[in-house]
Amino acid sequence: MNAALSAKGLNKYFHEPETFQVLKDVGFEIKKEEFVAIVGKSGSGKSTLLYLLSTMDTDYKGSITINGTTVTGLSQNELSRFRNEHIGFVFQFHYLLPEFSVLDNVMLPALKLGKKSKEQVETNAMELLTLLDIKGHEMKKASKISGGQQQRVAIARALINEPAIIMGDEPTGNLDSKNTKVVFDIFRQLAKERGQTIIAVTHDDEFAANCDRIIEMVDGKIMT
Ligand SMILES: Nc1ncnc2c1ncn2[C@@H]1O[C@H](COP(=O)(O)OP(=O)(O)OP(=O)(O)O)[C@@H](O)[C@H]1O
Repeated sequence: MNAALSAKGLNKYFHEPETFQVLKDVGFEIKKEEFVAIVGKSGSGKSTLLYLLSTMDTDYKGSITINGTTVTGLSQNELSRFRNEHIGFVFQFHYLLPEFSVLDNVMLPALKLGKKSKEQVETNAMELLTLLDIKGHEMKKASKISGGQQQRVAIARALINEPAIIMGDEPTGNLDSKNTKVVFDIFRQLAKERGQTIIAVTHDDEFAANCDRIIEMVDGKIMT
């Protein structure tokens, strides 16, 4: 089994203000360690697709298998645990807890999962902060570091449970070109050295062009 993620026959409708089909028979496979960009015009369905793939939206037809587990049909509790263990999220706006320290923000998902001792989690968090070049800022409040640093903290937080897949919705959308390159290089390194699979929705053509593969959406369909 080589696929990190497999989507089959995904169809999704929105019913407000009137019924329309936002995803039309979307299917593809993403291999382990692949770094994939999802691109397409505004309104083509990229974020909707990512919500399905990330198991946050369960209202669709079709099936999604991640790391050998078919997540379609799992209960909300099962999905919540699955997400915490297998998927790391990086968004355009990082959603760090501003009043908490950088270190606490990174440690939280692992403490929630409860698989490792607090000491072990702290050691792992510090390793990630070192990898992402934020060491020295760990005791600062998350609101007191720069935007590029905050995005790197968000990546550290996404990595703390060693997810097999990292999903990003415009992960560099809020960054200047220098920090975009930093984040891109981190993703590239994670795929190559840690065997993690990266799926990122992006409007950044250069970012997409440097990924292993581009999945293009047009009007709710995948272009092949
Ligand atoms: N909750 C919702 N209810 C109804 N329609 C929605 C809802 N969410 C999104 N849509 C519509 O579905 C279509 C696809 O939206 P989506 O956010 O997936 O596009 P996108 O490709 O990510 O766009 P962008 O690049 O602008 O973020 C759009 O026409 C949007 O207006």
